[in-house]
Amino acid sequence: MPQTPARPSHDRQSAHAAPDALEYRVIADDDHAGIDAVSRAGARGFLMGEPTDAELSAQRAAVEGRRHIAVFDASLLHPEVPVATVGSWITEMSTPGGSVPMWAISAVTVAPTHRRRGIARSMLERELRDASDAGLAVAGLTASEATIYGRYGFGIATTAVRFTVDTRRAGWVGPETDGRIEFIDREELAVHLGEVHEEGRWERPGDVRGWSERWREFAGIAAGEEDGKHVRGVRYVDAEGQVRGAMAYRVFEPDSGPVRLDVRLLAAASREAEAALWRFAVQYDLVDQVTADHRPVDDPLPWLVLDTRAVTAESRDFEWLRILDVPAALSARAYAAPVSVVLEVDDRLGYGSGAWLLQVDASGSVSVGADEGSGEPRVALGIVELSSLFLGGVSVRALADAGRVRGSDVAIAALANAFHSWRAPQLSIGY
Ligand SMILES: CC(=O)SCCNC(=O)CCNC(=O)[C@H](O)C(C)(C)COP(=O)(O)OP(=O)(O)OC[C@H]1O[C@@H](n2cnc3c(N)ncnc32)[C@H](O)[C@@H]1OP(=O)(O)O
Repeated sequence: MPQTPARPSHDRQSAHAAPDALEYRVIADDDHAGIDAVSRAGARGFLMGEPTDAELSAQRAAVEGRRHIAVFDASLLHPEVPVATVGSWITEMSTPGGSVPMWAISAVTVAPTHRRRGIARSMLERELRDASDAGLAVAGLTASEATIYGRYGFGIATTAVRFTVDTRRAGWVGPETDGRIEFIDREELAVHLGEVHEEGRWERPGDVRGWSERWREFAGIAAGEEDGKHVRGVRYVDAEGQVRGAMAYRVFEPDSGPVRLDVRLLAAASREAEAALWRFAVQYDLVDQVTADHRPVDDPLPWLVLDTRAVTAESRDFEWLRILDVPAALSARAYAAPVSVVLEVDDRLGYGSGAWLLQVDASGSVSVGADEGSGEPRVALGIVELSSLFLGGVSVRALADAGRVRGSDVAIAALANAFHSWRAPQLSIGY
């Protein structure tokens, strides 16, 4: 039997009102009820349950200093609950040989009742406009789906590798280290993860500053962490007594099947610390399998063990970047080789469009500006592709073979040599 509609038809029509009938509001930092409403809408958007008071309070602390935009629909039964959210803040991201201020975008949600009517587009285009007006050269995000953000000019800039190690066959050929590993409690773990991350993140392009609540989540002591007591933590102290590494992990012992140790976060500020923590994990008694996610593509792990086939790796896009100011972004990194090339950039939203002369001399000095008929070799590409290449982890050659970067072989090779980063980019924490 057909169901009687729960609401009159004019309500259904109003649910399809145009985006400009909605109210876009910046929620002030001290508007606790507003921030909580954003958190509630965010939790709903990301398929989570209704947050508890403790979780809301922790979330307020976590997002302090960020900008929140919420979209309201006055025609609803609960007009105080946003139908869409987006958060943003300025952070600093490491680049090959440098760093760049970045407009980080997060918590993009649109209620299922209001999807596919252009709300996300209007929020994202506003974020990019505001970032550009604020003088930011790059915006970044981590994406829930890989098909959403290319249309706004974002390209994949870091790849996250998920390792699974069969510990029974792995063995060890890595270095002996002269520091020590010791257990720490979870409060100490949160502090050490933050400190070691901050020290170590400059080693690789792509990483960003963390925040206290993020470390507490990894350490299992964030509000709402039901299984937090199972999280364990260790730190690596080097021969000089300096803490150079910290690792949060959890062991699962199912009724049947392999006993598994999941590395929640391995933070290291030296290669000895990294190797020692890997060894600790893969040689853990009674554990059959170790997993670790968000590792870089050049992680030493497969080379630390005797049997490389004990390690399987799956990779996935992680950090997406969007260059807004081509000269400022390209000047904020070092290059691996001299190059003189004109980048003809196509940007549908206009920010990066133009012909840009990039010159890097033998001393590494960089100059980027509008090309004024230099006659240097030309390479044509979209802003998505340039943003993907920015951190030096995506192959220029692969993009050229895919028809997404166009130019002579000589120009492509010169660009590839210059852009390559000797450490693969890594974003170790989602944001
Ligand atoms: C950085 C982050 O926060 S990532 C998290 C993103 N959020 C989520 O995944 C939570 C669940 N999903 C949602 O909340 C929403 O579906 C969103 C935010 C992904 C999209 O919101 P909507 O308001 O429906 O998007 P909107 O109507 O503005 O669509 C804009 C464009 O994106 C496309 N699009 C929207 N959602 C998706 C999707 N999930 N996959 C692919 N394309 C999409 C639309 O087709 C449209 O394309 P077009 O303009 O080129 O024709």
